[in-house]
Amino acid sequence: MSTRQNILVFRELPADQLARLQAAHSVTVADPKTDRAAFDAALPLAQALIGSSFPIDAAVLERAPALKVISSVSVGVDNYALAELHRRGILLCHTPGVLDETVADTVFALLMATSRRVVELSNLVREGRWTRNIGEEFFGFDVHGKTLGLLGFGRIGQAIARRAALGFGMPVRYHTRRPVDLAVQAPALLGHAEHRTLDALLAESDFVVAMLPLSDSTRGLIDARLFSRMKPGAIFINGGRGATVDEAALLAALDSGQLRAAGLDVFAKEPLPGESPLRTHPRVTPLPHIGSATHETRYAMNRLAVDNLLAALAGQRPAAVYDTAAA
Ligand SMILES: NC(=O)C1=CN([C@@H]2O[C@H](COP(=O)(O)OP(=O)(O)OC[C@H]3O[C@@H](n4cnc5c(N)ncnc54)[C@H](O)[C@@H]3O)[C@@H](O)[C@H]2O)C=CC1
Ligand SMILES: O=C(O)C(=O)CO
Repeated sequence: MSTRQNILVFRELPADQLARLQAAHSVTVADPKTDRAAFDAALPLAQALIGSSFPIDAAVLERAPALKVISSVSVGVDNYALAELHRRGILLCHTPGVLDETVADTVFALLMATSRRVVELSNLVREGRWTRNIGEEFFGFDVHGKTLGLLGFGRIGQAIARRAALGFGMPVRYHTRRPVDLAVQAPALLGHAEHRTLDALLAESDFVVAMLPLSDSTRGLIDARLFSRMKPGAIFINGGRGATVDEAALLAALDSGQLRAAGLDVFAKEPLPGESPLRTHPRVTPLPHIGSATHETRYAMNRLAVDNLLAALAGQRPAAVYDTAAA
């Protein structure tokens, strides 16, 4: 690619990272969620896009004939029309790795909050309802020593497994198509994590944690059948993508008592609609998709996304390219 390129920034970037782009290229900032007209106006000349949380679908690509590269400020790539990007030869970069530990912390916060009823009991204090010693009706469920089942044993899944196994003495079970060679890929988990078939994992786990990407193979994967296979009284946590879960089936599993509780950072529709029963269900701890939302990690994601984009525009191989051919 030649020297100054047209970059369309479709989500706010830290000022210093925006300045890095502006120093070398012509930059338009237009968030389609707040100024769709400006975004649409910039698309036809855009050679590069950087941002997140907005679907870059086939219709958007159709209006961006000059586009060569997209740099997503996210590790998940479900907002992008992957096959269409591949067909058009558009490079897709993302931000794996820099958010693993932070997202794993968030998932663990949900594990602790659901099992020890942290939000519910904190509200009891705040609302002046703590009038006597807490009795059995408010007791929780131990985390340490319990079995953790992971659906999604990639970068973030393994960071969750390390916390569980090494910090909380939890046996870890994971489900992947083929067992992972722990000695090579996750040596810290050797002797702590074991592969299981899906049904065996569900039957054995006190906590089932989903840390799956959203794809054709995972959309709606966690359905009524899977909830019915879980250990009665299990806790379900979703830190991956909302649409991997059938939310009606999740509610039914909570209401029947099959599930003790659920901790959810992600939902099929975000922001969670006001009328969703998941918003106020007494045994659901909902979070507003904050897995990676710390100052340090969001900054690292933005910096990596800008690094990726600048490398691509300089004709170099970016650090984190997503393989759209495999999609
Ligand atoms: N809540 C949040 O704020 C965040 C959510 N995420 C979500 O978490 C996802 C995972 O991120 P990483 O761990 O970095 O990805 P990764 O690519 O390292 O791991 C994903 C794992 O899921 C497995 N997988 C894919 N399809 C499967 C299926 N059908 N059955 C069983 N396993 C399957 C893959 O084999 C892989 O091990 C992201 O794609 C994103 O959607 C990521 C970051 C923050
Ligand atoms: O990176 C992602 O995929 C997220 O969901 C937010 O960090």
